[in-house]
Amino acid sequence: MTRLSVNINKIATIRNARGGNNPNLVNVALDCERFGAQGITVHPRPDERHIRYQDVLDLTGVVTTEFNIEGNPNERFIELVRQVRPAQVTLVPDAPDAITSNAGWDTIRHADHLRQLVETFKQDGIRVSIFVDADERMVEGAKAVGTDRIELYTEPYAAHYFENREAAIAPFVRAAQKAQELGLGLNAGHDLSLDNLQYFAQYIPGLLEVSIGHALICDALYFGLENTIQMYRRCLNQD
Ligand SMILES: CC(=O)[C@@H](O)[C@H](O)COP(=O)(O)O
Ligand SMILES: NCC(=O)COP(=O)(O)O
Repeated sequence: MTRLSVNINKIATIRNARGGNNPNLVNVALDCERFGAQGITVHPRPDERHIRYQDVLDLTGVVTTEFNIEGNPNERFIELVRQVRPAQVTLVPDAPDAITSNAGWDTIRHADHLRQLVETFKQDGIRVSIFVDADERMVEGAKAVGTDRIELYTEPYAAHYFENREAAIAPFVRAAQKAQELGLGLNAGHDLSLDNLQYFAQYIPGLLEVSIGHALICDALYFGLENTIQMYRRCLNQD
């Protein structure tokens, strides 16, 4: 069964807009879990535009489902993750000024760096996931550096879903099959939504977790957070 990890970055965006503490991020994370989220994902970016490093510390020991911290592994990020020791860390190659994540790692070019990071986090007992494009060579490169899982960057799937969903999902099926062949755990995320999630979950083999934030929080403006989380859960459990 594919688990739903709710990314609460955009809750922090709303909170930061007024400089106060409304909505209270910790309370929303706990409510998301109560409403059916099977994980909480945060992505503290260097400019702290939404999730602040302090938020990550505040959520530690409070989140009772899987805590997944995503980000570019600069020194500050590494130190935070080693201090918090979440269930999972997802390594993302974002430039500091990127408006959002826009590519996976080149796991061949950055093999030495990634191998060192994987070793460090696994020594701390943290599961490691590496954010990659749906490219079998990058999946093989991720395996070579010793990661536990990969997370497929699904923006290209979402962008082409309405145009031709069979064609859009094809590279992701191949990448998922490669991950299975190599014994890698499989996560996915970015721009997954109520429109495209069910089809993705239906055809991607071995999908362990999806992390979803932007579309889910937008949907919650219309359907309510509890109802929305249930709607996303239903997209995942169609068997
Ligand atoms: C790695 C990934 O796809 C998500 O963490 C996404 O980058 C969300 O980041 P923003 O909420 O800053 O767009
Ligand atoms: N790893 C993907 C994630 O956490 C959320 O991405 P999005 O749903 O906000 O695009």
